Amino acid sequence: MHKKDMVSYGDYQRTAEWILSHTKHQPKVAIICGSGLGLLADGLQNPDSFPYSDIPGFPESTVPGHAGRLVFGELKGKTCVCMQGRFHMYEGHPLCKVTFPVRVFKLLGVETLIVTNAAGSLADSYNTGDIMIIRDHINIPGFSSISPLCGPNDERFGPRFPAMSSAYDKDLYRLALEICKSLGISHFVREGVYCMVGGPNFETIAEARLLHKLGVDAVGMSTAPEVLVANHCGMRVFGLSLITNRVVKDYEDKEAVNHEGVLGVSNMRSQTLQMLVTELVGLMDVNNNNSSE
Ligand SMILES: O=P(O)(O)O[C@@H]1C[C@H](O)[C@@H](CO)O1
Ligand code: HPA
Repeated sequence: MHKKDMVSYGDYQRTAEWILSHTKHQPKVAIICGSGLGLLADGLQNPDSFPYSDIPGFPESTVPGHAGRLVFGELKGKTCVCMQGRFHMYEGHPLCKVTFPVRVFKLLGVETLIVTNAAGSLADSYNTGDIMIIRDHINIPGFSSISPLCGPNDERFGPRFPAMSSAYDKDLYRLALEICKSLGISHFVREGVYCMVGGPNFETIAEARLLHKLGVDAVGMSTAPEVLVANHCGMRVFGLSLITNRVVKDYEDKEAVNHEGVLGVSNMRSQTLQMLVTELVGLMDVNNNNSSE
Protein backbone atom coordinates (compact mmCIF):
# COMPACT_ATOMS: atom_id res chain seq x y z
CA MET A 1 0.00 0.00 0.00
CA HIS A 2 1.37 3.47 -0.93
CA LYS A 3 1.90 5.95 1.91
CA LYS A 4 -0.35 8.47 0.16
CA ASP A 5 -3.13 5.87 0.38
CA MET A 6 -2.93 5.70 4.18
CA VAL A 7 -4.77 7.79 6.73
CA SER A 8 -3.55 8.05 10.32
CA TYR A 9 -5.64 8.21 13.50
CA GLY A 10 -4.43 11.81 13.83
CA ASP A 11 -5.91 12.65 10.40
CA TYR A 12 -9.36 11.47 11.49
CA GLN A 13 -8.96 13.35 14.79
CA ARG A 14 -7.98 16.61 13.06
CA THR A 15 -11.06 16.50 10.85
CA ALA A 16 -13.34 15.63 13.79
CA GLU A 17 -11.87 18.52 15.80
CA TRP A 18 -12.37 20.93 12.88
CA ILE A 19 -16.02 19.86 12.65
CA LEU A 20 -16.59 20.18 16.40
CA SER A 21 -15.16 23.70 16.29
CA HIS A 22 -17.55 24.67 13.46
CA THR A 23 -20.90 23.25 14.62
CA LYS A 24 -22.74 22.77 17.90
CA HIS A 25 -24.42 19.63 16.59
CA GLN A 26 -23.18 16.33 18.00
CA PRO A 27 -24.68 13.69 15.73
CA LYS A 28 -25.63 10.16 16.77
CA VAL A 29 -26.89 9.18 13.32
CA ALA A 30 -25.10 9.56 9.98
CA ILE A 31 -26.85 9.30 6.63
CA ILE A 32 -25.01 8.79 3.33
CA CYS A 33 -27.02 9.92 0.32
CA GLY A 34 -26.70 7.92 -2.88
CA SER A 35 -26.87 9.26 -6.45
CA GLY A 36 -29.62 11.86 -6.74
CA LEU A 37 -30.78 11.26 -3.15
CA GLY A 38 -29.34 14.42 -1.59
CA LEU A 39 -32.86 15.59 -0.76
CA LEU A 40 -32.58 13.42 2.36
CA ALA A 41 -30.53 16.24 3.89
CA ASP A 42 -33.11 18.91 3.12
CA GLY A 43 -35.37 17.79 5.98
CA LEU A 44 -32.77 18.58 8.66
CA GLN A 45 -33.80 21.31 11.10
CA ASN A 46 -31.37 24.05 12.19
CA PRO A 47 -28.86 22.97 9.54
CA ASP A 48 -25.15 23.69 9.48
CA SER A 49 -23.77 22.93 6.04
CA PHE A 50 -20.14 22.63 4.89
CA PRO A 51 -18.86 22.03 1.35
CA TYR A 52 -16.42 19.10 1.33
CA SER A 53 -13.78 21.45 -0.08
CA ASP A 54 -13.84 23.39 3.25
CA ILE A 55 -13.37 20.32 5.45
CA PRO A 56 -9.75 19.30 6.10
CA GLY A 57 -9.03 15.78 4.90
CA PHE A 58 -12.25 15.37 2.90
CA PRO A 59 -11.80 14.34 -0.73
CA GLU A 60 -13.63 16.09 -3.56
CA SER A 61 -16.95 14.81 -4.86
CA THR A 62 -16.84 14.61 -8.68
CA VAL A 63 -20.03 12.74 -9.69
CA PRO A 64 -23.18 14.56 -10.90
CA GLY A 65 -25.99 14.03 -8.38
CA HIS A 66 -23.53 14.18 -5.44
CA ALA A 67 -23.54 17.79 -4.24
CA GLY A 68 -20.46 17.44 -2.03
CA ARG A 69 -21.76 18.87 1.23
CA LEU A 70 -21.85 17.74 4.84
CA VAL A 71 -25.05 18.84 6.57
CA PHE A 72 -25.67 18.70 10.32
CA GLY A 73 -29.09 19.16 11.87
CA GLU A 74 -32.05 17.54 13.61
CA LEU A 75 -34.47 15.02 12.21
CA LYS A 76 -37.47 14.34 14.45
CA GLY A 77 -35.47 15.75 17.37
CA LYS A 78 -32.44 13.52 16.77
CA THR A 79 -29.12 15.02 15.78
CA CYS A 80 -27.88 13.75 12.43
CA VAL A 81 -25.14 14.34 9.94
CA CYS A 82 -25.89 13.84 6.29
CA MET A 83 -23.40 13.33 3.46
CA GLN A 84 -24.94 14.99 0.41
CA GLY A 85 -22.80 12.97 -1.93
CA ARG A 86 -20.38 10.11 -1.34
CA PHE A 87 -16.99 9.11 -2.68
CA HIS A 88 -16.56 6.19 -5.06
CA MET A 89 -13.59 3.99 -5.80
CA TYR A 90 -13.98 4.62 -9.54
CA GLU A 91 -13.38 8.36 -9.02
CA GLY A 92 -9.81 7.36 -8.21
CA HIS A 93 -10.08 7.67 -4.42
CA PRO A 94 -8.30 5.02 -2.35
CA LEU A 95 -10.80 3.15 -0.15
CA CYS A 96 -9.42 4.78 3.02
CA LYS A 97 -10.56 8.11 1.50
CA VAL A 98 -13.90 6.69 0.30
CA THR A 99 -14.61 5.66 3.91
CA PHE A 100 -12.78 8.55 5.62
CA PRO A 101 -16.01 10.25 6.76
CA VAL A 102 -17.29 7.10 8.49
CA ARG A 103 -14.38 7.01 10.95
CA VAL A 104 -14.63 10.76 11.45
CA PHE A 105 -18.32 10.23 12.32
CA LYS A 106 -17.28 7.56 14.81
CA LEU A 107 -15.01 10.07 16.53
CA LEU A 108 -17.90 12.55 16.60
CA GLY A 109 -20.01 10.00 18.51
CA VAL A 110 -22.14 8.58 15.70
CA GLU A 111 -23.61 5.16 16.59
CA THR A 112 -25.85 4.42 13.62
CA LEU A 113 -25.10 4.67 9.91
CA ILE A 114 -27.82 4.80 7.28
CA VAL A 115 -26.53 4.16 3.76
CA THR A 116 -28.50 4.73 0.59
CA ASN A 117 -27.65 4.13 -3.04
CA ALA A 118 -28.97 3.92 -6.56
CA ALA A 119 -28.78 0.40 -7.96
CA GLY A 120 -29.77 -1.71 -10.95
CA SER A 121 -32.01 -4.73 -10.42
CA LEU A 122 -31.12 -8.32 -11.26
CA ALA A 123 -34.09 -9.87 -9.45
CA ASP A 124 -36.78 -10.66 -12.03
CA SER A 125 -39.61 -9.53 -9.75
CA TYR A 126 -38.21 -6.02 -9.14
CA ASN A 127 -39.44 -2.87 -10.89
CA THR A 128 -37.76 0.45 -11.50
CA GLY A 129 -38.69 2.75 -8.63
CA ASP A 130 -38.76 -0.06 -6.05
CA ILE A 131 -37.00 0.49 -2.75
CA MET A 132 -34.88 -2.42 -1.56
CA ILE A 133 -34.04 -2.77 2.11
CA ILE A 134 -30.56 -4.28 2.11
CA ARG A 135 -30.49 -7.60 3.94
CA ASP A 136 -26.85 -8.35 3.12
CA HIS A 137 -24.19 -7.54 0.54
CA ILE A 138 -21.60 -9.15 -1.71
CA ASN A 139 -18.43 -7.09 -2.02
CA ILE A 140 -16.83 -8.12 -5.31
CA PRO A 141 -13.70 -5.88 -4.95
CA GLY A 142 -13.19 -7.44 -1.51
CA PHE A 143 -12.74 -10.86 -3.13
CA SER A 144 -9.37 -9.63 -4.36
CA SER A 145 -8.36 -7.80 -1.17
CA ILE A 146 -9.59 -4.43 -2.36
CA SER A 147 -11.03 -3.47 0.99
CA PRO A 148 -10.82 -0.39 3.24
CA LEU A 149 -9.85 -2.78 6.05
CA CYS A 150 -6.68 -3.97 4.27
CA GLY A 151 -3.38 -2.59 5.52
CA PRO A 152 -2.28 -2.03 9.12
CA ASN A 153 -5.21 -2.42 11.53
CA ASP A 154 -5.85 0.31 14.10
CA GLU A 155 -7.29 -1.44 17.17
CA ARG A 156 -8.66 1.91 18.37
CA PHE A 157 -11.30 1.49 15.66
CA GLY A 158 -11.80 -2.27 15.71
CA PRO A 159 -10.36 -5.78 15.44
CA ARG A 160 -8.11 -7.18 12.71
CA PHE A 161 -10.68 -9.81 11.71
CA PRO A 162 -14.17 -8.37 12.15
CA ALA A 163 -17.21 -10.64 11.76
CA MET A 164 -19.61 -9.50 9.02
CA SER A 165 -22.45 -12.01 9.51
CA SER A 166 -24.69 -9.29 10.99
CA ALA A 167 -23.52 -6.39 8.83
CA TYR A 168 -27.05 -4.93 8.58
CA ASP A 169 -28.89 -4.43 11.88
CA LYS A 170 -31.91 -6.73 12.18
CA ASP A 171 -33.89 -4.49 14.54
CA LEU A 172 -33.61 -1.49 12.23
CA TYR A 173 -34.49 -3.74 9.31
CA ARG A 174 -37.69 -4.92 11.04
CA LEU A 175 -38.57 -1.39 12.14
CA ALA A 176 -38.20 -0.15 8.55
CA LEU A 177 -40.55 -2.87 7.26
CA GLU A 178 -43.18 -1.82 9.82
CA ILE A 179 -42.77 1.84 8.82
CA CYS A 180 -43.23 0.92 5.15
CA LYS A 181 -46.50 -0.77 6.06
CA SER A 182 -47.75 2.24 8.01
CA LEU A 183 -46.74 4.59 5.17
CA GLY A 184 -48.64 2.38 2.70
CA ILE A 185 -45.59 1.82 0.48
CA SER A 186 -44.98 -1.91 1.09
CA HIS A 187 -46.14 -2.79 -2.43
CA PHE A 188 -42.92 -1.33 -3.86
CA VAL A 189 -40.56 -2.22 -1.03
CA ARG A 190 -38.35 -5.32 -1.37
CA GLU A 191 -35.76 -7.03 0.79
CA GLY A 192 -32.60 -8.26 -0.88
CA VAL A 193 -28.90 -8.65 -1.47
CA TYR A 194 -26.86 -5.72 -2.82
CA CYS A 195 -23.66 -6.36 -4.74
CA MET A 196 -20.87 -3.83 -5.12
CA VAL A 197 -18.88 -3.79 -8.34
CA GLY A 198 -16.03 -1.38 -9.03
CA GLY A 199 -17.57 0.53 -11.94
CA PRO A 200 -17.60 3.04 -13.54
CA ASN A 201 -18.93 1.02 -16.47
CA PHE A 202 -22.28 -0.68 -16.10
CA GLU A 203 -22.40 -4.49 -16.43
CA THR A 204 -21.87 -6.55 -19.55
CA ILE A 205 -24.59 -9.10 -20.30
CA ALA A 206 -22.32 -11.93 -19.14
CA GLU A 207 -21.56 -10.11 -15.88
CA ALA A 208 -25.26 -9.44 -15.33
CA ARG A 209 -26.03 -13.14 -15.84
CA LEU A 210 -23.27 -14.13 -13.43
CA LEU A 211 -24.56 -11.78 -10.72
CA HIS A 212 -28.09 -13.06 -11.26
CA LYS A 213 -26.89 -16.66 -10.82
CA LEU A 214 -25.06 -15.64 -7.64
CA GLY A 215 -28.34 -14.53 -6.11
CA VAL A 216 -27.71 -10.78 -6.34
CA ASP A 217 -30.91 -8.73 -6.26
CA ALA A 218 -29.41 -5.29 -6.96
CA VAL A 219 -26.02 -4.09 -8.15
CA GLY A 220 -24.24 -0.78 -7.61
CA MET A 221 -20.82 0.84 -7.28
CA SER A 222 -20.67 1.85 -3.63
CA THR A 223 -21.90 1.18 -0.08
CA ALA A 224 -19.96 -2.00 0.83
CA PRO A 225 -16.77 -0.11 1.85
CA GLU A 226 -18.68 2.27 4.13
CA VAL A 227 -20.65 -0.62 5.66
CA LEU A 228 -17.45 -2.60 6.34
CA VAL A 229 -15.77 0.33 8.08
CA ALA A 230 -18.90 1.18 10.10
CA ASN A 231 -19.22 -2.43 11.30
CA HIS A 232 -15.51 -2.58 12.07
CA CYS A 233 -15.82 0.36 14.46
CA GLY A 234 -18.99 -0.94 16.11
CA MET A 235 -21.71 1.13 14.45
CA ARG A 236 -25.04 -0.41 13.58
CA VAL A 237 -25.97 -0.11 9.93
CA PHE A 238 -29.16 0.20 7.95
CA GLY A 239 -29.16 0.28 4.12
CA LEU A 240 -31.55 1.15 1.31
CA SER A 241 -31.15 0.74 -2.46
CA LEU A 242 -33.35 2.63 -4.84
CA ILE A 243 -33.87 0.53 -7.97
CA THR A 244 -33.20 3.03 -10.74
CA ASN A 245 -32.96 0.62 -13.67
CA ARG A 246 -33.25 -2.98 -14.74
CA VAL A 247 -29.90 -4.60 -15.52
CA VAL A 248 -30.09 -6.02 -19.04
CA LYS A 249 -29.46 -9.79 -19.09
CA ASP A 250 -30.46 -10.58 -22.68
CA TYR A 251 -28.37 -9.96 -25.83
CA GLU A 252 -31.55 -9.11 -27.76
CA ASP A 253 -32.54 -6.41 -25.28
CA LYS A 254 -31.71 -2.97 -26.71
CA GLU A 255 -32.27 -1.03 -23.46
CA ALA A 256 -29.10 0.73 -22.22
CA VAL A 257 -28.69 2.27 -18.79
CA ASN A 258 -27.12 5.72 -18.28
CA HIS A 259 -26.40 7.96 -15.30
CA GLU A 260 -28.97 10.59 -16.35
CA GLY A 261 -31.69 7.95 -16.25
CA VAL A 262 -30.46 6.80 -12.83
CA LEU A 263 -30.70 10.39 -11.52
CA GLY A 264 -34.18 10.80 -13.04
CA VAL A 265 -35.57 7.84 -11.10
CA SER A 266 -33.73 8.92 -7.92
CA ASN A 267 -35.32 12.36 -8.13
CA MET A 268 -38.74 10.84 -8.68
CA ARG A 269 -38.51 8.67 -5.54
CA SER A 270 -36.33 10.80 -3.27
CA GLN A 271 -39.30 12.25 -1.38
CA THR A 272 -40.55 8.78 -0.48
CA LEU A 273 -37.08 7.78 0.66
CA GLN A 274 -36.88 10.95 2.71
CA MET A 275 -40.19 10.06 4.40
CA LEU A 276 -39.01 6.54 5.20
CA VAL A 277 -35.63 7.64 6.56
CA THR A 278 -37.22 10.44 8.62
CA GLU A 279 -39.69 8.02 10.24
CA LEU A 280 -36.92 5.50 10.87
CA VAL A 281 -34.71 8.07 12.58
CA GLY A 282 -37.69 9.29 14.58
CA LEU A 283 -38.56 5.83 15.88
CA MET A 284 -35.09 4.36 16.32
CA ASP A 285 -33.63 4.10 19.74
CA VAL A 286 -30.80 6.64 19.91
CA ASN A 287 -28.90 7.78 22.93
CA ASN A 288 -29.03 11.32 21.62
CA ASN A 289 -27.27 14.41 22.88
CA ASN A 290 -29.25 17.57 22.47
CA SER A 291 -26.98 19.83 20.43
CA SER A 292 -29.01 22.95 21.09
CA GLU A 293 -28.35 22.94 24.84
O1 LIG B 1 -23.51 6.54 -4.99
P1 LIG B 1 -24.40 5.54 -5.64
O2 LIG B 1 -23.99 4.14 -5.36
O3 LIG B 1 -25.85 5.77 -5.35
O4 LIG B 1 -24.23 5.77 -7.21
C1 LIG B 1 -24.67 4.89 -8.23
C2 LIG B 1 -23.50 4.06 -8.72
C3 LIG B 1 -22.79 5.04 -9.64
O5 LIG B 1 -22.02 5.94 -8.89
C4 LIG B 1 -23.91 5.80 -10.27
C5 LIG B 1 -24.32 5.18 -11.58
O6 LIG B 1 -25.40 5.87 -12.15
O7 LIG B 1 -25.02 5.69 -9.35
O1 HPA C 1 -27.21 -1.02 -13.21
C1 HPA C 1 -26.36 -0.57 -12.43
N1 HPA C 1 -25.16 -1.17 -12.25
C2 HPA C 1 -24.21 -0.68 -11.42
N2 HPA C 1 -24.40 0.42 -10.70
C3 HPA C 1 -25.57 1.07 -10.82
N3 HPA C 1 -26.00 2.18 -10.21
C4 HPA C 1 -27.24 2.43 -10.66
N4 HPA C 1 -27.63 1.49 -11.55
C5 HPA C 1 -26.59 0.62 -11.67
